[in-house]
Amino acid sequence: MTTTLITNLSEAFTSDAAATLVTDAAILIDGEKIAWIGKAVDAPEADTVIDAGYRAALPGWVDSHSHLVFAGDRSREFVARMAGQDYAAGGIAVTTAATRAASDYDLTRLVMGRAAEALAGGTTYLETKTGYGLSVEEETRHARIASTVVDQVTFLGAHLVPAGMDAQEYTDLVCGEMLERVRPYVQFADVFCERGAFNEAQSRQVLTAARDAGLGLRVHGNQLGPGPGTRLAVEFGASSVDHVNYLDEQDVAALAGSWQGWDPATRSGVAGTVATCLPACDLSTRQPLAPGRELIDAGVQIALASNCNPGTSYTSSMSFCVATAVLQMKLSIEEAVIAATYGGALALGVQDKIGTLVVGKRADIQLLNAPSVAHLAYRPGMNLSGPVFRAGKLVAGKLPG
Ligand SMILES: N=CN[C@@H](CCC(=O)O)C(=O)O
Ligand SMILES: [Zn+2]
Repeated sequence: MTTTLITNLSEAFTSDAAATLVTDAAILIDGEKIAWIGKAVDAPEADTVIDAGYRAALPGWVDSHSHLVFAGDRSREFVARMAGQDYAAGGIAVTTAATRAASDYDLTRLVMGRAAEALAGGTTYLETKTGYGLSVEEETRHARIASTVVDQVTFLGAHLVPAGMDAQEYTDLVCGEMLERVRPYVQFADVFCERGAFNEAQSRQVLTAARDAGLGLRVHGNQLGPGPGTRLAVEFGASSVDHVNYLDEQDVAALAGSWQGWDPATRSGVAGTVATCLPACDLSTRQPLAPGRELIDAGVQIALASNCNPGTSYTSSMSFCVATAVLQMKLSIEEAVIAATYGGALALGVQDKIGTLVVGKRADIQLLNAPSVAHLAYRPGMNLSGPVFRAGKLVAGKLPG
């Protein structure tokens, strides 16, 4: 196996449980994995040495919530929203029509282009959802295409009831033939449990069918108003509930309760339901920001994700989400980076493999064109993305020098 030493790092933020920051650091990569991390002066010899030019290093972003399988444009809807119109789930139908019309080739290229943008921004592990097909053939096609590009695919047939179909008839289809056909391509299932989308009974039906099919579960919950989504997610032992903008005390207590068997100091025990906050979406829909600070203080593990999609959040910039979480949601820079790396990995169930700069983990490492991770929030909106390594290989950006 060849070894590579990345040295002359101003700092390496590990995202481990102690939020360890190694200054004047170096990282040794052996094949696909991190073999050593510590002070540069103590670094072991390596086959290849990369001088990082006093840049900061951190784990690649783990984006645990996106909707990249789409065609068409909804900028007019966005403009109308900025002029005062409310966001409504019905906009999904506009994207569904455009996406159904796209060929496999075009759709694959669109998804690949978006994944490449995310990678260039430091995202080294990416989940995406179906949900703009809304028929057996289209959902299956979108799941298949997504599975050729991203790391994990979530089935979101329960995104919107298509026009002309009865809600119960469609829910039965999602839970029956559609689930069976997408099953080979997906790891998780999700339901948009919200007014204008799927009600509690229908959401229960979807979660039950998906669980019986052996899929991991997630819920889009409490995005547009109070509702049962978060409590349902906890009840079903879902890996995450995403959005969480409108939580009451009982919702927060339910989420906190789900983490009672978890030891945050050792990051071991029984994982609960991760609350995934989507700050770019909250800004783009002018919803109140998810209460990330309160959730952390209540003992809930949170993730930050982009929710990149054409309706509510057309950005895959995890750096933007981190900056917003720090500047607006009152997270510390360390909490925000952990939520966007380890937190995402936890939501996707891959925290043993990725999300931290720890010996034995996959060498998914991003360098910033800045001397500290604090610059992510200190210089909001600036493109600080430097070289990106995935499984030990340079996959985006240029090496310094
Ligand atoms: N909330 C549901 N689904 C997406 C938006 C979908 C759309 O409007 O196209 C979201 O996560 O925000
Ligand atoms: Zn979403």
